Amino acid sequence: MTIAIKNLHKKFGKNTVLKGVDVSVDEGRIYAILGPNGSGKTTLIKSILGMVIPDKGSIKVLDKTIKKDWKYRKKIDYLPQIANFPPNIRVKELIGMIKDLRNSPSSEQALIEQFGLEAFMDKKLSTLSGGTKQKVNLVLTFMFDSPLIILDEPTTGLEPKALISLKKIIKKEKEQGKTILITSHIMQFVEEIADEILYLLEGEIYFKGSIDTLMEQTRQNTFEHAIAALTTSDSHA
Ligand SMILES: Nc1ncnc2c1ncn2[C@@H]1O[C@H](COP(=O)(O)OP(=O)(O)OP(=O)(O)O)[C@@H](O)[C@H]1O
Repeated sequence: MTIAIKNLHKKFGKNTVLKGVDVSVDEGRIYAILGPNGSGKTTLIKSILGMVIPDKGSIKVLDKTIKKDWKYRKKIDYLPQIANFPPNIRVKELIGMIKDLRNSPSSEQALIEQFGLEAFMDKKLSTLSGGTKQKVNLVLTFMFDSPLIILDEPTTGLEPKALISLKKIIKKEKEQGKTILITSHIMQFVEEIADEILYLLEGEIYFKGSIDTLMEQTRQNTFEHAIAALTTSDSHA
């Protein structure tokens, strides 16, 4: 098991976000973490990354309890929802800086070409469009070779060609045995890429299973409607 989460609780002030999340994630599969806005998807991801400290519960990543050992973080490639880098830095400097910080083997050239970023390497980040910044962030995420990849809204701002490249890259990583967690509000993307859905609602995992199972259980014709039905149905799937 790549990730095992037991009875995870997290509150921000009076706002209880996670109320006993129990979930496990197996190696070599693609999981989509879904749920309404504010349901705690990013909070769950950040708890796995050690960026949010839970109030209660346990998290194991690659068979180790993360509380005792921060070194596990090096085994995760993470694409944040909003990346904040210094605006004056140039793309190639940023890539170099992240390589130095991680101090792990990396291969960025093929990714730079795949996303058509060659002409932007000497540009300052502040001059890039939103979509181009996202492509740079994707290069920073995929240039390392970690067993676990976590992508928070990876499709944000991407044009169709880049979206196709992203899907290809994710599928290739899966073929290499990587475990991938993704949050996305784009159901067509999720339907194409995910092996399994983890649906967060009211602080718990309300549904875990394949897209086919979800469609059967909700008796809906499309995946988008099945997801929407989960939020409004009153019986636990
Ligand atoms: N650092 C924080 N301090 C206070 N409240 C927070 C913090 N981080 C998250 N929250 C709150 O926790 C709740 C869950 O937020 P989270 O970002 O995890 O949701 P999400 O499911 O990822 O949402 P979205 O789909 O909108 O991206 C929200 O009500 C949010 O306001």
